[in-house]
Amino acid sequence: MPDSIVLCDNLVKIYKVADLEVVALQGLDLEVTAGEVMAIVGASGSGKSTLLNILSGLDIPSAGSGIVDGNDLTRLTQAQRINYRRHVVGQIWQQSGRNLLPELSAQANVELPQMLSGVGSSQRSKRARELLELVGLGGKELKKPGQLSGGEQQRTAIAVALSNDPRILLADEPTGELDSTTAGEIFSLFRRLNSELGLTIITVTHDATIAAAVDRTIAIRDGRTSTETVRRETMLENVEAHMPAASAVIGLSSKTHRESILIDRAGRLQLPKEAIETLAFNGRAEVRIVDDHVELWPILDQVNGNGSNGHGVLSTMNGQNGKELK
Ligand SMILES: Nc1ncnc2c1ncn2[C@@H]1O[C@H](COP(=O)(O)OP(=O)(O)OP(=O)(O)O)[C@@H](O)[C@H]1O
Repeated sequence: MPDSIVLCDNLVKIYKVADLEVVALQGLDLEVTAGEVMAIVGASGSGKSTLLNILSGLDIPSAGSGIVDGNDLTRLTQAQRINYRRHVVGQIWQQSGRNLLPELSAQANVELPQMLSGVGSSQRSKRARELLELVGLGGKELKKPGQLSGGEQQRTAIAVALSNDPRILLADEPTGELDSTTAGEIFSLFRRLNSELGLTIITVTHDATIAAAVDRTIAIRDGRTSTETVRRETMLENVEAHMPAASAVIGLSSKTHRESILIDRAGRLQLPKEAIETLAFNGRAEVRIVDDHVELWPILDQVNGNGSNGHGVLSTMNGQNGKELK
């Protein structure tokens, strides 16, 4: 993949609680291209926040490797880690109380990370005003978080996260406490920041419709990457149906309908739930190796005689970018 900004290989995170060991990540692989907007989904406890906290430099991997924008996350010194957290990544959380200091105005909140980085007063004040304008909060600089709506608080948090001009924005359930319209507006802001600033955005979300609005979705299961989905037409239709306003601002296009899944070293792959349901795979599949690709066919009962149906084929292609499911 050209110009990858995040490269995690076999990432492991083990938390020790008293005598117990909790394996939060067990060999996770992830590659993110600079300028991508991607979502991480997965059941509660699957390791999403752990991954984000490692990428943000808050947590240190127990094993494996993690390189972000040339920084080796396993080897940063304390001083390098502080510098990394200030200048390479910006982070926002679901709860605005974790993002903003309630006693400070929006302007002062956005100035704070710059102040800690030693930026002079007039320069940081100018940048804070520009950032608040960029996120749509021009005129609300002096409001304190309690005087702003939930969506406005998250916009302020985004401005705070961008204060020191990071290359990557990491967002952990940024819309979890917002209604769907406001959530759509936050994602349209993500899209705008991505296209205007070239910002790479990695967001954890539970919301399937939101996940469909990004370039790529990675599903984590039991601390490992299980499936990977590139934006598809059906998912876009879903967003358009449920969030028409949001999809209009996000500027969704229906051009990409590619889906790729991961194949582990032993050759095991996990089909998307949708494919299993649509093509009625009942626990078994017929595999046909045809020249440069592999076809998977549902095995029907013997009534049809030939053992396969002609309703659709799911094939793994050996294309330019490696194996793809189409
Ligand atoms: N600081 C910690 N100490 C001990 N165990 C932890 C710690 N942080 C996470 N874990 C455990 O690691 C596993 C993964 O947790 P994580 O918070 O990354 O999952 P998640 O996918 O973000 O879940 P959720 O969607 O509920 O936020 C869980 O079993 C969790 O209990």
